[in-house]
Amino acid sequence: MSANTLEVRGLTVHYRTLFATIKAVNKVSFDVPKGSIVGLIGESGSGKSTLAQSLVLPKPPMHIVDGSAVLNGDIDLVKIGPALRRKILLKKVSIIPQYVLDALPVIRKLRVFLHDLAVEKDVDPKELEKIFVERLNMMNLPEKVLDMYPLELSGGMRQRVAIAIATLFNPSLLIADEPTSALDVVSQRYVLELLKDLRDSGIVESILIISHDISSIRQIADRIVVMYGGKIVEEGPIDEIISNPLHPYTKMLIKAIPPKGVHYTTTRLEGVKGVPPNLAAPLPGCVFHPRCPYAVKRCFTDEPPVVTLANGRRVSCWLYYEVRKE
Ligand SMILES: Nc1ncnc2c1ncn2[C@@H]1O[C@H](COP(=O)(O)OP(=O)(O)OP(=O)(O)O)[C@@H](O)[C@H]1O
Repeated sequence: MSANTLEVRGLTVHYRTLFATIKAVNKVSFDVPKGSIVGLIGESGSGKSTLAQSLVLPKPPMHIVDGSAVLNGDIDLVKIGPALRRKILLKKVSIIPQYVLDALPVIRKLRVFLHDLAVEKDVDPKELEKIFVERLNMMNLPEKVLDMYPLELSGGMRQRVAIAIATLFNPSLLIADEPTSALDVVSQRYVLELLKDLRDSGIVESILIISHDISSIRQIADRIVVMYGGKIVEEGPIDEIISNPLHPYTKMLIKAIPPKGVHYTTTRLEGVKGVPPNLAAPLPGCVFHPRCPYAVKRCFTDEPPVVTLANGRRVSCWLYYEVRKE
C-alpha cells in the first residue's frame, strides 16, 4: 500500500488556444502523504488552479501533455476516462473550487440538490441528507439551510456548505482552491480550522490546500510546495521552510509576510519585485532568473536540477547544486 494519498510525477499541463500554447504546469512532481495537509503556494498565474483542475476535471482548452497523478496507489487521475471520473468524484477525490458558487446549485434548494446527488451516486437519499445535517452541525450551520438556495447564504456560509458537500462521501483527497480568499479574517480562521478538523477526525484522509498567502496556510499545513511559473521551486515541512527558506523566490515570499502588529500604513513591506514569466514563451534556464538577485550565468541558460536535502526538503536552484557537490 502506498504511504501517499497522492503521487504526482512529471505532470505537464498546457492550454492550447488559437493564439498560443500556455505552458501552465511544467514537469511537476510532489507527494501528498497520507494524513497530511499540503499547501500549494505561489503568486497569481503560477499554475496552482490548473494543477488542481487537471486532477479533478480537465477540460479543453486544458491539455495534459505528460505525467501521472496516482491516487491511493492505484488510480491515475490524469489518465482515467469520464465514466470512472464521474464515479470517483466526491467519493475518492473532491474539490472546493476557487469560485465556490461554481460548485453549488444556484437555482435549486439544497434539499433537492442532495436528493438528485444521492440518485446519481446510487445511495439512499435519506441517508445522504442525514450525513449532510451532521456536517451542518459540525460547521455550525442551522438545519434550515437545507431549504435555502445557495444565493441566499453569506460568503462564509456558502464556503462551509461547499465544504459540507465536498466531504459528504469521506473522500481520500480534498482539494481546496483558495478557500479563504473571499472571506473576512474571522471566517478565514473558521474555515481553516474546519479543514483541519475534517482531517483530524478522519472524514478526509488528506488535504491539498491552494493559496497565494503563505501566512494563512501556515496555520494548518504540515508541508508546503512552492510553485513559480508552472514549476515547483521548493518543497518541505512548513516550519522548516518558514524558518529557513532556501529558494530565492521562497525567501522573498516569506520576507513579504508582515510581522505581527505591523500595518502597511506605517511600515513598507517588501514584495517580490518584477513581473511573473510569460508562460506562452518561457525563457531558457531557470524560470525565476529574471527576478532573482543571485542569478549567475548558468541560471540564464540551463534548467536547475532538483536537489534533495535532509528532512524531505527539495529545492530546484543552482545555488544548492553547488552546496550539495561540496
Ligand atoms: N482557460 C484558460 N485558457 C488559457 N490560459 C489559461 C486558462 N486558465 C488559466 N490560464 C493561464 O494558465 C496560467 C496559470 O494560471 P492558473 O490560474 O493555473 O494560476 P494560479 O496560480 O492558480 O493563479 P490564480 O491564483 O490567479 O488563480 C496563467 O498564465 C493563466 O493565464
